[in-house]
Amino acid sequence: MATLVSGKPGDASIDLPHRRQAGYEVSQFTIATRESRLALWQAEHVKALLEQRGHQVGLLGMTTKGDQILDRSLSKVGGKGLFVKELEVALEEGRADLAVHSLKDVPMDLPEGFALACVMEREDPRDAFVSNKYGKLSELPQGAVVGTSSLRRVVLLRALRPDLKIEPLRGNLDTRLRKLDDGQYDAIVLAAAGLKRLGLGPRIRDIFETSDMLPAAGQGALGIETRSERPDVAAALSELAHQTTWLCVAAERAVSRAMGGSCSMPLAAHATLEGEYLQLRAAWGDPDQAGALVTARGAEIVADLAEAAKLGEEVAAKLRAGGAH
Ligand SMILES: NCc1[nH]cc(CCC(=O)O)c1CC(=O)O
Repeated sequence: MATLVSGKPGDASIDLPHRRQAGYEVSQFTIATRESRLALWQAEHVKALLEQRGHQVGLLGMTTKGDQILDRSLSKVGGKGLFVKELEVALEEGRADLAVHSLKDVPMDLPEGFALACVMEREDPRDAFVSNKYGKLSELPQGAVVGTSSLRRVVLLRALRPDLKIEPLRGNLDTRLRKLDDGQYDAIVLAAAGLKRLGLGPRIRDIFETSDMLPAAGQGALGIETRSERPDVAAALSELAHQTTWLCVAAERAVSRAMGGSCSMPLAAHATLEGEYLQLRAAWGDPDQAGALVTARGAEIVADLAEAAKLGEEVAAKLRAGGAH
């Protein structure tokens, strides 16, 4: 028996009861996912990682309200939480066991009974400049039209280039790129992570330094949500977690939470681990006052998620002291 249970996960010759005895809990999971190309890529990515560990994994694709509402700015119709609600219903009804999200789109506080069970290693957290005519922001002529619907990108772009005409841009990545290709914009700004995941890296003409365009809390990281009463799922997911990313996003999300919790605020928060120190920078811009940016930073040696969140709260307090509201 001992030789059997020490086999590699995924080895079909090992039957499940032996693995359970050895602490090798192998299960069958269903992942609830949106059906955009990016969401499916992310769900397939997690599926493959779980399968490598011997689990059997299926996908449950669904269209969310956020996917259906393409004509209005999301911040006006209820925020990005619209992307996660239907997936949570599937978890609640037991039709799925986990939901994979872009962490940037996950509300700061999950509804009662749900937990963020895993944060995975972050892709490039930066924003990308995409254009068919210009190589970078500084090459854009006076008054050029730039597409984005993110309030954060609007206030940061205004601070860099007050002359630009910023126009709304909604839809999934393919839709946004098509609108650029149709000639509606001189350039658009998108998260580098999404483009790279979909093999669209060649569309990126320039990547903004975080000092110019501070990323959104959680940008580039994947978060996995489960029902809180599913320690079996959490245990299987613990192997996919990336501790440094988790510490960073805990600090970033704490800034957001302390500033009101909505993910459609004109707020940026970005943390990195520099040696022993968790370095956190945040920026807040008044959407009604062109160019008015409040920035704050902090650094601490943190031992756990709670200490990372405390750093986030301190930086949020500095933002507020500087006039952010
Ligand atoms: N709000 C949309 C969204 N949510 C997650 C990503 C992809 C990048 C990521 O994982 O942060 C994007 C696209 C974008 O902002 O350009």
